[in-house]
Amino acid sequence: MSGATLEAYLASYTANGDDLARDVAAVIQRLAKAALEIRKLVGQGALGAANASRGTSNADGDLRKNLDILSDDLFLSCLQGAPVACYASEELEKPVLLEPSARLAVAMDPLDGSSNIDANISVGTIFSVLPALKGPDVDPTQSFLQPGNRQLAAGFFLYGPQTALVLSLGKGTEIFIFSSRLGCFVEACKSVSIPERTSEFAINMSNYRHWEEAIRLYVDDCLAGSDGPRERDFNMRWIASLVAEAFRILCRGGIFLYPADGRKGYHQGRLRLVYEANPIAFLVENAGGAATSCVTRILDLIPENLHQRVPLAFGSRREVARVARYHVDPNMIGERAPLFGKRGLFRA
Ligand SMILES: O=P(O)(O)OC[C@H]1O[C@](O)(COP(=O)(O)O)[C@@H](O)[C@@H]1O
Ligand SMILES: [Mg+2]
Ligand SMILES: [Mg+2]
Repeated sequence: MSGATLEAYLASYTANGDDLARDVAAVIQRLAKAALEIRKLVGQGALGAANASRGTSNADGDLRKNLDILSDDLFLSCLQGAPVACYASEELEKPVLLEPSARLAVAMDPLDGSSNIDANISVGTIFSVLPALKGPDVDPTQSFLQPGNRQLAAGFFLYGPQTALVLSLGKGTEIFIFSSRLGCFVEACKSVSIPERTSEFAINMSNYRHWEEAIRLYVDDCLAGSDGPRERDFNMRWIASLVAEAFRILCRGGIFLYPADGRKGYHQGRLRLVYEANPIAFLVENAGGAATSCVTRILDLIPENLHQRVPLAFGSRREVARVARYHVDPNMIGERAPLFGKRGLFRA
C-alpha cells in the first residue's frame, strides 16, 4: 500500500484555501477518528456486550442494538465543536442543532447492517455532507430535504476484515484502508471505476413473490442465464449489508437492488433516501456507475421527509439502465416472450 494518507489527501483538497472545503475536510477527519472507536467496539463482538438488542425501535421501526445507539452517540459527540450546523441520524426522529452559524449539515446511518453483527458480517457507517440552509424561518430539517445532487461529500466506513473508508468529495471516489502499522487511513484505490457491464446481481430473492412484474422479469432473465435473452450466465450475491454490497460493487462491478414490494411498510422499498441511498448514489456516480429508484436518478429526488424510504438500484451503468427499461419500455415486457432466445435483442 503506497497511497497518500487520508490526512495528506484532505490537505491537498483544501490547498486552494476554500473555507467550505476546509470545513468538509475537518468533518471527515472527525468522522474517521470516531469510526476507529466503532471499529474497536464491533471487533469485540459478543465479548463487548455492545451488540445486544435494546428492545427499542428507531424512527423507522427497526429493532435497535446497543451498538446502533453507541455509534449514534459517538458520531454526534465527535461533531460537537465541528463546523456543523445540524446532525441527522437514522436513530433520531429529528435533527439535532449544533452550531447555528456553521456551513454544513451531516446526515448519517451510524451503523448500517446492524442486524448482521451477531453473525460477524461486515457492517458500516454511512454519511452525507450537505450545505446547511440558512435564514430566520429555516428549520434544521430543511437542510436534509435537499436533493442528493447538492451533497458536498459522502462516504462510508466499512468494519470488515479490513476497515475501509470510501469517500467522494465530488470528483471521483477513493478507497482508503486503515493501516494498523501506520495508525491511519491510507489510499488503496485512487479514482475507483465501476465497470459498465456486469454479470453479477444482488437482491433479496426471498421477496420475489412481493415484487412488481418489472423486477420479477429482470431477475427471471438473469436467472435464465445463457439459455435466456441475456445469453450469458449471472452470479448472485446477498450479504444483507448495504455497505458490504456497495464496497464489492465499487471494487468489481455488479448491480444491487432493493426494490419496492407489496409487503406492509415496503411500498417504497427498505432503504432511506437521505442517509443511505443519497450518499451511496454520490459515491457510485462519482465512480462512473449509476443509481436510481429503479426508474429515476436518486440524486435528483427531492426528499419529502428525513426518514423517507426509496426503492434503490445501483452499480454498473448499463445494468441499472436496463432495470429502468423493464419499468418504462413495454417492449421489454410485452414482446419479451416471442423475442426470448438467441437473437440477442436484449443484450445489455
Ligand atoms: O434483511 P433485508 O430485508 O434483506 O435488508 C437488508 C438491508 O437492510 C439494511 O441492513 C438496512 O440498514 P440498517 O441496518 O441501518 O437498518 C441494509 O444494510 C441491507 O441492505
Ligand atoms: Mg442502514
Ligand atoms: Mg443503521
